Amino acid sequence: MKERILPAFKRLIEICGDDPSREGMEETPFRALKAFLEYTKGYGTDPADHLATTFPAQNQDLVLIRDIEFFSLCEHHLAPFYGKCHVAYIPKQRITGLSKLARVVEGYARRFQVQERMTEQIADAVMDRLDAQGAICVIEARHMCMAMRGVAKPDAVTTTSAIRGIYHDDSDLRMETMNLIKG
Ligand SMILES: Nc1nc2c(ncn2[C@@H]2O[C@H](COP(=O)(O)OP(=O)(O)OP(=O)(O)O)[C@@H](O)[C@H]2O)c(=O)[nH]1
Ligand SMILES: [Zn+2]
Repeated sequence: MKERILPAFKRLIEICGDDPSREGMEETPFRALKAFLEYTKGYGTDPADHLATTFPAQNQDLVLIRDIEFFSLCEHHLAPFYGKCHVAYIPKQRITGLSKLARVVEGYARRFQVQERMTEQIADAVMDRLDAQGAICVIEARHMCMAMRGVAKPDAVTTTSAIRGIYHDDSDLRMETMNLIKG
């Protein structure tokens, strides 16, 4: 793979107008490859598997973890989008370790993504793997493809939400959770 990819990065540098063999850039194709593999290290695993570790739920009250920071790459431009993810669920019989929710976010973020799909994947993983009564995922993100290029709107923030289970029917619970997410 390395033999095939490194010339591609060299060619990219040339196309952009620089010399990949000049001092300072000789190792850049290799570094860039390593960096891309790190940005996308969510491939090759099922992020939902982090939710295999569970504990008995003592009650069926809300669990919310806010402000899980993430970095992802948009699948259209391979440009970063980044922000905060909030994950809430109402358990049925099992809860999971809090860090596992952040690991799920990390696993879905470190791929080529669209924000909407990432939001849905996280809500579905929590809902299905924990057999939760309800789950909400909200993501607030800035897209560099909208900031550094194209329409050039660096302050634009995109919010997406995915709502599952009892949150569809119980508007009070949904409102309470959304208010807590807003802080
Ligand atoms: N819905 C959605 N769109 C995204 C996301 N990330 C990037 N995009 C958009 O993907 C679209 C791709 O549109 P195209 O017209 O094919 O590409 P483009 O010519 O580079 O578009 P511009 O960004 O408008 O210059 C753009 O409107 C991006 O803003 C995302 O996570 N969700
Ligand atoms: Zn993009």
